[in-house]
Amino acid sequence: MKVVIGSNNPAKYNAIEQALVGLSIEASTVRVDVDSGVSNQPLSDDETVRGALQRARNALYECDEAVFAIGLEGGVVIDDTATHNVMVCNWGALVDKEGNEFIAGGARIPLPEAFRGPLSKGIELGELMEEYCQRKDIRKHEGAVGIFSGGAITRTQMFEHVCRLLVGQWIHKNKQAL
Ligand SMILES: O=P(O)(O)OP(=O)(O)OP(=O)(O)OC[C@H]1O[C@@H](n2cnc3c(O)ncnc32)[C@H](O)[C@@H]1O
Ligand SMILES: [Mg+2]
Repeated sequence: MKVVIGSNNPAKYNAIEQALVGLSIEASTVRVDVDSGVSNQPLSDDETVRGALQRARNALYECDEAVFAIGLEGGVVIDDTATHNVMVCNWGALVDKEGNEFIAGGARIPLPEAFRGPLSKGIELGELMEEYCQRKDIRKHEGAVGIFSGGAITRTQMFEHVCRLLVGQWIHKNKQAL
């Protein structure tokens, strides 16, 4: 079967491909760069979920033969009332050709307090991570999760977990239909 992935970021498509292998789903994947329909840097759980869903819907639209599409989106949550008020958040969505939609959330981890000002002014986390690490393309490799967990959980591993939750829900739904 065919599965379409709504990103060309290796940290995302590797996660999806590894989750499919891990769940023994034989699928060929297609990667498409699609619009998330939200800002480049989502600033709430809700905006991040909407970005993931929109990526999945747009990706499915791009590929007629696909059984389902997966969209993954990274965001930031800034909550001035919370004890730890700057967090990276991660969401995924799976949309199938029958029109079923599933979402799943990933791990979150606090970001440095110093990131709050620039994020609130519209600077993207990807850019702040490059500056923090003095290295390009953190978002395509270990990600903020990987950096601030000392490499214990990479962005790919975190998104793989999200994808297992998405595909698992799709399997559960299809079993019920049998
Ligand atoms: O090519 P796409 O699929 O868009 O991948 P992306 O890395 O830009 O990922 P998102 O659009 O989902 O993330 C929104 C923004 O948050 C940043 N971001 C989110 N999670 C991150 C992480 O773990 N490490 C670094 N940047 C991250 C990312 O660079 C973007 O600026
Ligand atoms: Mg992006």
